[in-house]
Amino acid sequence: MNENDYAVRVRGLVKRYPDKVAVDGVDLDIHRGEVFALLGPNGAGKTTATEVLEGYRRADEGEISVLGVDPAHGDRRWRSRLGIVAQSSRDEAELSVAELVHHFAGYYPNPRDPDEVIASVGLQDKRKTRTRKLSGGQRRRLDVALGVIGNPELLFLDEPTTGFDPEARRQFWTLIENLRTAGTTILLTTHYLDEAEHLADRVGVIADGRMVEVGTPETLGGRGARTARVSWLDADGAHEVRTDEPTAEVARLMQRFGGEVPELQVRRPSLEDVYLELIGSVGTAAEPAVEVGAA
Ligand SMILES: Nc1ncnc2c1ncn2[C@@H]1O[C@H](COP(=O)(O)OP(=O)(O)OP(=O)(O)O)[C@@H](O)[C@H]1O
Repeated sequence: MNENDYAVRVRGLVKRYPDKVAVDGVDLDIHRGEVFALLGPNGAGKTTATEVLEGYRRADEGEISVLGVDPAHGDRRWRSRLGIVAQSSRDEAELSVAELVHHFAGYYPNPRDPDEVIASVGLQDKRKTRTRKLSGGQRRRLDVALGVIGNPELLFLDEPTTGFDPEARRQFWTLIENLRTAGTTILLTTHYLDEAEHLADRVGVIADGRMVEVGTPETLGGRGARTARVSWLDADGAHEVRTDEPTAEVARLMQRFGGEVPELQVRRPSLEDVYLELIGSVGTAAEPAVEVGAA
């Protein structure tokens, strides 16, 4: 890969606040066209790191390149290539949705069609509604619309679906998939593990200012290679075994039951199990193997 294959390259990023090292030596590569999800508990340093990449905060240490530019020296043209959906929204309460989106389109050299963008976030019925009358979830959708209106090469989404109902979240996922198909690079921070799993090519787990691990949602924390749990029901009740050969276990059960195995399930650790383990929480898939009931 050469430098142009990366939307973001970070080496040794440190950001200190007066009483806190918020980001403590983070390395990060995001490839062009990739959806990268940053996961981590409250206060881990995700927003601070993102704000440095966006050029809103200066790093204390580190080498940072965003679309080939050091954000500390990013000019207006560079900024117009970014889309930003921050955690707190802007306040232009007296404008309607359509007015605001059209207004923002005017800031960019190559904007997307405002009406298409409004429809893509599911706000077409609210085009004429003043923004102060939107619900929290609708306001958040408007934030997303304003983040993508400039047709960004790199889109930052900081907890974009907080407050969305399940249908709106699905609709948002489709929007992100379409942007990805169109070649947009996306850095997403989220607390929803299912969202990261659904959308991200790779995830990075950050805790206490440090990058703990980077991997695909399928393989993070050795997830793909982990022991599976096979569970079923028989006359004695529920049973579960942990095994590295779940297929053989299922074949054995099928033979024993002469066909259909009641309540059969095969599970591997979820992304949430692995995530909680990585950030040092308790009660995860790493518990010692236990056989619940004999087969
Ligand atoms: N402006 C600030 N001044 C001082 N300390 C700050 C400031 N902003 C953040 N911090 C501290 O830096 C640390 C990292 O905060 P940050 O907002 O980057 O975390 P986060 O991972 O985005 O958290 P969340 O998931 O809650 O959004 C926290 O301890 C926070 O209290």
